[in-house]
Order: sequence, then C-alpha cells, then structure tokens
Amino acid sequence: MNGPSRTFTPGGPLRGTIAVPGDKSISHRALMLGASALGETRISGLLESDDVRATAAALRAMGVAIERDGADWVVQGLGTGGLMSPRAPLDMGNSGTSARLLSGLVASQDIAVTLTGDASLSRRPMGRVIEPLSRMGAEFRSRDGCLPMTVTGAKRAIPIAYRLPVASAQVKSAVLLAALNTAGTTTVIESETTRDHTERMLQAFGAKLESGAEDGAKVIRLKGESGLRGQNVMVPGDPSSAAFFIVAALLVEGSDLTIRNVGMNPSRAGLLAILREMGGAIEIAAEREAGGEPVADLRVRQSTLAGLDIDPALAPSMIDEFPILFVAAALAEGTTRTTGLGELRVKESDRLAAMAAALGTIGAQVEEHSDGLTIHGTGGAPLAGGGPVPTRLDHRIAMSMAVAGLASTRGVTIDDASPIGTSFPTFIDTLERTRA
Ligand SMILES: O=C(O)C1=C[C@@H](OP(=O)(O)O)[C@@H](O)[C@H](O)C1
Ligand SMILES: C=C(OP(=O)(O)O)C(=O)O
Repeated sequence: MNGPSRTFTPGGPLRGTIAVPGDKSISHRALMLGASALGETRISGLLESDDVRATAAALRAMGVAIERDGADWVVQGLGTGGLMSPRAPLDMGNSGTSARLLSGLVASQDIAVTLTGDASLSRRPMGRVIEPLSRMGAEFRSRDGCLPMTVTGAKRAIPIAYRLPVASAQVKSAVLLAALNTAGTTTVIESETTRDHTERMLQAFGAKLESGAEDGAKVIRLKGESGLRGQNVMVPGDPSSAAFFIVAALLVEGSDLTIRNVGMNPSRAGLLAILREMGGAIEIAAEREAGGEPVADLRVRQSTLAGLDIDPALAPSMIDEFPILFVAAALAEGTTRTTGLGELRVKESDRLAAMAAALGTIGAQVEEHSDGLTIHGTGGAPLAGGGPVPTRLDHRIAMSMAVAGLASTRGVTIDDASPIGTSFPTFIDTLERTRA
C-alpha cells in the first residue's frame, strides 16, 4: 500500500518554538503497564500515531478498556495475567515494539495470540524474543522466525536468567513483561546499556524490580506475581522525533528554533552529544523531571558541522537517529565514519542500504560497508536534490530525506509520505509552522 509522494523544498529558516509529540517507546509501555496494573492508569501526552494505535487496539482485543478523556488516555487495568485470548489475529502494523513487547506480555498468560504485520514488519526477526520466551515456557509457531506468529502463553511460566545476545531494549522488555506473571525472580543481564524506560516505569507502577552494575554489565532482577498499581503517567516529547528538527535547524541558514519538553533520558541522548561534538549549537535549558524521566528545552541554531568518527559504543543510545545523522554528515565538513551498526539492517528497512541509496540519489558521497556508512560531507554546500527516493515503509527514512530536501538545491521527493504517521503524524504541519 503506497501513500502520496511529497517534495520537500528549500525555503526560509526554521524559527520559533515547537513541541514534538509524545515518546513512542514510553507510550507503548504506558499502555501495556496500564493494562497489567490493577485500577486506572491516566496517561497524558500519549503519542497518537499508527504504531501506538496498534498496541492500543491489540490490548483492547484482549479485553482492556482504553479510552480518550479530554487530552488524556485512560486505561482500566486487568491486573497481571488478566488478558483474554483475542477472537482474531492482532495486526501490529509496522511496529516492532508492539510485536516484541506484546509477545512478552502474552508469554506468561494462559492465552493464545496470533500476531501479523505489514510487509516491513513481516521481514523483521522475532527469533530474538522467541528464544528467551520459549525458555520461560511459551510456545511459538512462526514463518521462519517472522510474522505471522502464534504465541501460546505458558500456564505456569518459569523464571530465567537471561544475558541479552543483542543490544535490544525490545528483547529486554519482552522478558521483563513476561516476568510480571511468572513466580520467582527473573534476571536480565545487558552488557550494552539500552533504553531503560521499561525499568523506570515498572518501578513507578510498584513492581519489585532492582537493577545495578555487576562485573561491568547491568543486571535487572524482577520478582514476579507482585502486582502493579495503576498510575498517572506523563509522556515526554520524543527525542527521536525532535532529532529531525534539531538537524534541520542546524543545517538551514539562519535557523533559530526552540523545541520544548524533549526527553533527555541518558540512554537516548547519543545524537545530542554527537551533534554538539560536530560543532552544533544546541543549548539545553530548563532541565527538569517529568513523570520519572528527565526532560529539557532545546535551542538550536544553524551551525557549521565537522565530520567525525562515531564510537560504536554510542549506537544503542541513538539507534533510531542514524538516518538523520547521516543527513547531517552529508552536509558537514570532512568525513564521518560509522561502524558497528549491523542492527540498522533489521529495522523497518535496511537503514544502511536505504540511506546510502537515497543520499547517493540526491548527490551525496556515501560508501556503504557491512556495518556502517562512510560519508564525505559537502562542507555546508547544498546537496543537488532530486528523487523520488524510496522510503521502504520506513518513517525514519521518509523524515530524514525530507530534512535533506530543506538543505538541497532542487528539493527532495520521497515516494511515499504515509510512513511518517508511524511515529510523527504532525511532522509536516510542524515543519510548515516553523517556516511560516
Ligand atoms: O524498546 C523500544 O521501544 C525500542 C527499542 C529499539 O529497538 P531494539 O530493541 O530492536 O534495538 C528502537 O530501535 C525502537 O525504535 C524502539
Ligand atoms: C525501529 C523503530 O521502531 P520499531 O522497532 O518499534 O518498529 C523506530 O521507530 O525507528
């Protein structure tokens, strides 16, 4: 299914003050923990995008009441283990987070669920959750480790100690969600830190969760069957969505843009650190805490950027931001080299191949390697532009190439703007407002 193509042309500077919509990762988790708690959970700032709607629809099909109340969303929790088998397969759409985290939630409940997804999601690996959740006693039937997949939850799940073989917050979260309805203590060990929204929110909901450093790794222990209580959750602005406006303001002549209420969780902050190291003028103001997560306002002014060798250890803290970083690198002075990014090949698209091809089409100098890209920047001169570039059902490719269009001579056409609705449905309106 293809939506409309769209051309993003160079224009005036980005100015004024904007806010970006709620964090996608936190929104999924707020709905799932709300569904698993006893009592009511009230969520403010929930991201209203296709991916989050897929999670909400799946939970509703398993018996959870979720309703909008003014600007808030209200979830009537069923308690841990309270989900019911849905009558039909659950469509996860484009959302890896929905598919993997819901697999975890279902894995320790006496229900069976079939998950389906779009063409992009149906190519993405589910073996990474099938493996630990099978050890906990769940049964899986899948098409070679991909969707469609049927999960039959364990009647009495078994607690495990699991060392993550890939740096993945989705796998960590799937095991922790399964642990909620599992007697005993489940342990997850991660040697590379990934986003910790699940741990933070589980603690806020009253879970018996402890985490700390042991032998250079993070060890998380969750005592199951302890119950969660409904909470008020405030969802901060999504730093992965803010990233497009940060880079746009850095690149477009004369820009001076303030982005309010951006999530500043250190496990998500890699891009900010890198862009500042490249010479980006990004001021962090009004740092505060909102709903258990750090947030701040960012002021971004157009800057001359310098290319950099990016430390692969930073990858988990900016995993979704590489497509837009590649755009910044294409306009920087000198060369930017990235390595250790094999995970980008199993996102909504193969993001290394997709960005190398798209940037090449519009005149950037890019070399693709097995686990990264090397990009020789223009030193601030605009890219030629052109297209249409294929967005491959990938919202981050669509928005990254939209931003590239703002810093081009002829503009950039993307073949399909509809994937933007996955995470940032108001992206185009917000962009138009900053340039009014
Ligand atoms: O846990 C999450 O909410 C997410 C984790 C990351 O995926 P991986 O766990 O596959 O790295 C990220 O790419 C995705 O957008 C959201
Ligand atoms: C990888 C992403 O999401 P998901 O895995 O939930 O599809 C993303 O939003 O960039």
